[in-house]
Amino acid sequence: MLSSRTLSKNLASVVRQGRSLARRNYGLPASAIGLGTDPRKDKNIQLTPLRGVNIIHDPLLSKGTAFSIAERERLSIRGLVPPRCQEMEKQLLRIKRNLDALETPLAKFVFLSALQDRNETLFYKLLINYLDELAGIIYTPTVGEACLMSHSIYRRSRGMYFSSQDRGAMSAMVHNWPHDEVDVIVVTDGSRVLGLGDLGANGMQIPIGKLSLYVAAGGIRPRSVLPVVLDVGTNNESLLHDPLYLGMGHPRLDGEEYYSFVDEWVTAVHSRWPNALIQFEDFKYPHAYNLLNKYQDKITCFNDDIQSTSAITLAGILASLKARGRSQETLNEERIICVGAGSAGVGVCEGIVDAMVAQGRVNSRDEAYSRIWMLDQHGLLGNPALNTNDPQSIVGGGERMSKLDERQKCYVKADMTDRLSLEEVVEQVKPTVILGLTGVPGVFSEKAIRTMAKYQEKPIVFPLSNPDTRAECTAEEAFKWTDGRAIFASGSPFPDVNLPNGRVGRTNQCNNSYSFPGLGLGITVSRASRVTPNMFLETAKTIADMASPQQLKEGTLFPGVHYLRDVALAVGTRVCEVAFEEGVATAVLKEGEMLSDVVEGSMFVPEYVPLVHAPNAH
Ligand SMILES: NC(=O)C1=CN([C@@H]2O[C@H](COP(=O)(O)OP(=O)(O)OC[C@H]3O[C@@H](n4cnc5c(N)ncnc54)[C@H](OP(=O)(O)O)[C@@H]3O)[C@@H](O)[C@H]2O)C=CC1
Ligand SMILES: CC(=O)C(=O)O
Ligand SMILES: [Mg+2]
Repeated sequence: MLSSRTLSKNLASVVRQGRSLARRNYGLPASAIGLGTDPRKDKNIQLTPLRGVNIIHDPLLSKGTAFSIAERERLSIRGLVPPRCQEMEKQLLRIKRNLDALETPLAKFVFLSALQDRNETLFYKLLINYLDELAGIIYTPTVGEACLMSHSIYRRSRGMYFSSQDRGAMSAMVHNWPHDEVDVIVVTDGSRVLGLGDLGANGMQIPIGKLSLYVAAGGIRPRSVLPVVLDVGTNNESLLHDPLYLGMGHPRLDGEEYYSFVDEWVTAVHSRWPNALIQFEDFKYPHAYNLLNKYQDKITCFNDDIQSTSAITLAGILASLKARGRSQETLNEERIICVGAGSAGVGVCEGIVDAMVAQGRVNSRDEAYSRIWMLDQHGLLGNPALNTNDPQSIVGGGERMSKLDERQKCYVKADMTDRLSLEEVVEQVKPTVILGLTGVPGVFSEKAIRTMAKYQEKPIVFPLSNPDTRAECTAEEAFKWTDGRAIFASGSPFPDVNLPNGRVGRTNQCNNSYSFPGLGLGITVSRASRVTPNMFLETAKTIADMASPQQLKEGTLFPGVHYLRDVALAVGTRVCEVAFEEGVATAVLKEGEMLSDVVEGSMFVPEYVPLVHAPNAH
């Protein structure tokens, strides 16, 4: 049993420890934690059954030009690579120069994918070294463009596809994957890719990008991640008619057919990798919620858009309270407008409600719901019976109400007219916070934001939709319309804004990339059997406390993207603690082992290790 003494709660020290990671070599794989030392997993060497060109062409083993002379001899690759051994620093120099010479983000994306397919160690070294510059290429916003173009830029397969033609075969297919150890699976059905809609099998770039961050920031090992697309067809007409499209050319399965398809897949992966964490990603509403409800108590899984988005958004609001000189305990006094009533909007608001309830300053869950005003594409979720001047609207509103599900109905305001426009709601509610989770650019109108700024000294403006072309407003607009007073966070990165008064309007990226890598790290290291609501709440609280008072004063809410690895270590440690506290951890810690050390020690660090040929290794 883990004693509370061994649980490090000092986040500052966790962050400091994170910085020391760069000095480390490979850590123990997470699966070996507490299970004794496995000689096959000596962190100083890597055994491989491969030799010759098979090593050179294996992205997990290849070192390109960096194989030592002794290794070339041992592995039968003498003469198969240029004669000079070049260490990683030189390789990085060459790669970075080539990358910098490329003009468009998409060209950089293709270049980086090719590097990942050749040499993952070098890819991750580059990614970690230049995380703030490259996250925007392998992740949002450029990954959005890559999804749109995926069938045109396709070079080589990565991950696994399970399609409608694979029904009945999935339990056999999972054994086609070459690795026995899989720690994290990110799966999408491509039905709502960022704010770009249904992109079918093109959505594969999303799990790949998420898992690249799992490795670079969360320290999960590259060989134990698995990106997956469930190709149940697409309703995207232009893809259906595109001869280059690589997915199934039929409309989406739905209803019982859809759910039994997903069930076959879940059963298959769970039977091969029972401990793997499954992250559901970019599933359309209400499938996203239905799948989460179906599986969250059965396997180790969570929905990124619903739950980890909620963690980072709550972190942003809590940090903004501090930035406004208020206690985080006053969350219940906020007035929050959420534009968007889908997976992310409802998920984020549920997280806020959970936090208000946990703080104990509301008398009921209903009181917490009353602090949040939600809009969908028709406007406010209000009371159709109050639309007295417009009988049409009463009927339409009634229809809409009947389509809302139980989760959405919690936010309906009985005392306000249904379908009020955003501008009207802002005028009536005088919100402190406005969240955008619609995937629709321009939804935060100038009038709405200016009205909000009339009543708030520091309006909290979070256009969270991705990619940047789908943001509800730009950073420049937010600062312009609030005379530079906004505290701004967006889903995709926006540059800081130079204000007319000479000050700088600081932008923040409020994206689940701040939460899921650490969640995955903590869940993996603790071998948590379930993902619990508290893990998300604690993730939010951990991140909310990471910015310094000076940063908060300037409007910075989170450490920059460059520090995603430090954030993941702090979150991972806390999530691991929660797993032990709540009794869902199945890993066994050795007596006296510090949890933060175990978490840090498990994190993958991209360095070349000597390769040794061993015919029976796997
Ligand atoms: N920053 C982050 O970390 C994350 C950001 N997101 C972003 O959130 C966005 C939404 O995702 P998700 O919730 O899954 O998508 P959904 O499709 O489930 O929900 C979209 C919601 O937006 C509403 N909407 C559409 N147009 C308008 C409009 N003009 N005015 C008001 N509401 C509108 C829809 O209303 P209706 O139901 O009436 O159609 C629906 O309720 C995406 O762009 C995604 O990139 C998602 C996850 C994480
Ligand atoms: C960030 C993310 O998960 C999304 O936009 O869907
Ligand atoms: Mg997503």
